[in-house]
Amino acid sequence: MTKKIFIAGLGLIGGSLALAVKAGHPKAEIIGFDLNEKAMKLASSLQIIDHAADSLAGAEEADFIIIAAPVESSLTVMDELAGLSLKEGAVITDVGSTKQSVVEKACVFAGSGAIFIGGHPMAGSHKSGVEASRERLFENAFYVLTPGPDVTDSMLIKLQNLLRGTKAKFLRLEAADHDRYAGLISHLPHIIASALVHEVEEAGKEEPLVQQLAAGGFRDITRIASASPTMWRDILVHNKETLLPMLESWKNRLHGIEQLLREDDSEGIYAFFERAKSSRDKLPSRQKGAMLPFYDLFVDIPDHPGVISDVTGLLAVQNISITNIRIIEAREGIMGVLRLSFRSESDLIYAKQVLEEHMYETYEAP
Ligand SMILES: NC(=O)c1ccc[n+]([C@@H]2O[C@H](COP(=O)([O-])OP(=O)(O)OC[C@H]3O[C@@H](n4cnc5c(N)ncnc54)[C@H](O)[C@@H]3O)[C@@H](O)[C@H]2O)c1
Ligand SMILES: O=C(O)C(=O)C[C@]1(C(=O)O)C=C[C@@H](O)C=C1
Repeated sequence: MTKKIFIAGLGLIGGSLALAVKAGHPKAEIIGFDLNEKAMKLASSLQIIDHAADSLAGAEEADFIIIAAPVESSLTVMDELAGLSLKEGAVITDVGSTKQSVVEKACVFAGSGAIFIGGHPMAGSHKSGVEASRERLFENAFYVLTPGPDVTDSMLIKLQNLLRGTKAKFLRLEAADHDRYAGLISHLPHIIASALVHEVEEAGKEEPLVQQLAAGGFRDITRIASASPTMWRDILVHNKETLLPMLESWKNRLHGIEQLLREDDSEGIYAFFERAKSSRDKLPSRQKGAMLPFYDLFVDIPDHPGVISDVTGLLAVQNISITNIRIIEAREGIMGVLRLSFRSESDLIYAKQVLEEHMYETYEAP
């Protein structure tokens, strides 16, 4: 029998999940709903969903319901769904970046015959909207599930089976643990990246050249600041208790480096960077998601015209897609470095082989 999947919220994550679910279950019928009509029309015309629903009531016929809106709106959607006659045994999940308040809200489904399992696919992008959706967005990423005590193993397996097309790695966590971990490796960095952009913007008012000079390092560390302010407002509001002590600890860390500098403690400054480098270098480099969203390959390129089109052309002939490309260093007369990002490890390995066969020197991220 054809399973019906209802997705509320057709943005980057709702759209990407729709594509991944379809890849894993080509016969599934995907029904989409979004408050924003433009998003719904786009999802239909891009064939990301099979049908658009007029309202959340479309969820009444669904076997699975995926809520993919910003966290605050997801809570509203949960309240509204609880007022409908959902199918007996329907599995409801969300994708919110915080889990505690969502899991607490799940009590609205008590006695409804439907079951709620919190979820968070830990991969994404600074882009938002259905047009940025990608079937393979979650490949190899961690997909956290936070089932409550009423969720049986077979219900959990049912949901994991629905989501198998994501090719993600499922990880079961308590909601509070999830929020602490995500606070540290995702939410705090997001605040810092955005604050850094403010810092440079302020300075740029006096010295406009500053922003124009903003290059590699600044762009790398602040890419995420281009993400949706609505989504991030909700994340901060719903992870406030975790984030406040983290911000305090962060201020102390900045104070620590400030002291080292004041005291001209060059050994201490070296140790500060040495410890960071050694820890950063040990991060799993092939792991997608919270830590490293891309498979990166670095290519040494000589400084002569046409070299970039040669590299991209060699890969295009072999049908290898590049998801991102950046010239990291290119000065007249010296070798440059090209950073190529791929969707998957297999693409990266194949690209490396192709380029090395054509005498390019390549190396992977440490
Ligand atoms: N962007 C990421 O990197 C990422 C990664 C993992 C999880 N998440 C989580 O996924 C959720 C969605 O994020 P996104 O990046 O897809 O955002 P998005 O802005 O691309 O899409 C959100 C969509 O939800 C719709 N929406 C809002 N309120 C709604 C409602 N009441 N009913 C129906 N639709 C509604 C919006 O119109 C929009 O189209 C958020 O909770 C976010 O925390 C995001
Ligand atoms: O890669 C990015 O652009 C992201 O910010 C993705 C990211 C993250 O912090 O890793 C952002 C929030 C989501 O909850 C999950 C993933």
